[in-house]
Amino acid sequence: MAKEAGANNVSVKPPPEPSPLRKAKFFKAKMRILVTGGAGFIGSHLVDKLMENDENEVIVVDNYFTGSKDNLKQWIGHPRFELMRRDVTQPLLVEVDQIYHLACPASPIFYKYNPVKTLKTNVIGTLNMLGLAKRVGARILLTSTSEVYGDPLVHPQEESYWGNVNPIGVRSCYDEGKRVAETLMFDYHRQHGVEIRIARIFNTYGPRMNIDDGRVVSNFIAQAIRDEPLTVQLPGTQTRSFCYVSDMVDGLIRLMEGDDTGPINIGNPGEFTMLELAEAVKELINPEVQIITVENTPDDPRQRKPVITKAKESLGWEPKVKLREGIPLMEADFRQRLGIPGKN
Ligand SMILES: NC(=O)c1ccc[n+]([C@@H]2O[C@H](COP(=O)([O-])OP(=O)(O)OC[C@H]3O[C@@H](n4cnc5c(N)ncnc54)[C@H](O)[C@@H]3O)[C@@H](O)[C@H]2O)c1
Ligand SMILES: O=C(O)[C@H]1O[C@H](OP(=O)(O)OP(=O)(O)OC[C@H]2O[C@@H](n3ccc(=O)[nH]c3=O)[C@H](O)[C@@H]2O)[C@H](O)[C@@H](O)[C@@H]1O
Repeated sequence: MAKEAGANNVSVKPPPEPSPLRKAKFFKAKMRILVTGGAGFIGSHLVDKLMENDENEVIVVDNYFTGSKDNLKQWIGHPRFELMRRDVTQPLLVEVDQIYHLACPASPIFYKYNPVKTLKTNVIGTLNMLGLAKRVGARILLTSTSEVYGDPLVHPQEESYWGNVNPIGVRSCYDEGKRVAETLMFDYHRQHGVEIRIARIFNTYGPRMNIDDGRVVSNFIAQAIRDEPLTVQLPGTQTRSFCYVSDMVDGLIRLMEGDDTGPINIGNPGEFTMLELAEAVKELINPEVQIITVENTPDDPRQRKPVITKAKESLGWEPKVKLREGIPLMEADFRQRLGIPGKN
């Protein structure tokens, strides 16, 4: 039956039915799930959660640009798990029911390293994953970002805000790349009836972040443990809202399983200046450590805080872990990986 799709009123065929194998009586795995970028920070925590369910098979696709096999070592060899070294800018043929599309470098240092590649990953990579979703009838979730709001002129940010993004700046490869990825998602939804979900993720932190990732929480925690000065980039009054990774994974799975296409903000509304964050890390990890100010990079957003009413109402989701609870959990992981035990 033809289906009305979205604002353009395009008549489209419904997506194909999932493979008959899914409905077979003695086939145990009910859901085959692709996680692109699954060897990265959020992706590997998501894989852990998905693998807890015996009815899920999980396929990870990653090019290891910022991710690592080490993050998935607990699953390598497991009969319900498969790891593929692939780049999402190349077409992919796999038979899956759901796609969590995370592949994209997330730390500004890494996404600015090869900006053209970052754009290709966001545009061609998302196009390829949407083509796959269309062919096999899979539901696809994109991990978009609060950076689609740019340097926001509206505070806090709700999903209806269109943002304030510099289209030609050094962050644009990521910000505009994700904005195009969101556009592609909605056009495949309206034009081809693909089932889409869009999460706008706000700054997420936790164990397994790269120690040299360059993002602020990982920098401050590694610096405090190594007894090196905490580098607050000027002016230090810029704000961010930090979400612990287990809360993030819970939100992403609820979004995938629910009925709302999004975009939905998923983040913790607790807002801190970078100076406040440095003070908290100093107090919790190393009260003797120095805090210094250093130059900032261009176009750094001055404020960022999510409105999460939609996530609460539509997904029944809100974050549980406060920043002061999450920092010690991350400290323990960083100390173990750095080989620097705590003093007590
Ligand atoms: N962590 C955050 O605060 C945050 C905030 C907003 C949005 N996000 C989004 O969430 C996703 C995951 O972020 P993360 O923090 O885990 O970052 P991450 O860098 O740890 O993970 C990204 C993963 O994608 C892989 N990858 C990159 N380019 C690829 C390509 N072309 N083909 C295949 N794999 C590729 C990397 O190797 C890595 O494993 C990203 O899409 C990011 O934009 C993260
Ligand atoms: O949540 C988001 O939507 C985005 O947030 C981050 O981007 P950003 O907030 O710039 O992340 P950081 O590099 O951690 O910077 C946060 C703030 O800390 C400051 N900072 C960073 C590093 C440092 O050593 N010191 C420091 O003060 C920066 O100037 C910035 O104001 C992520 O890296 C993006 O992938 C993600 O999409």
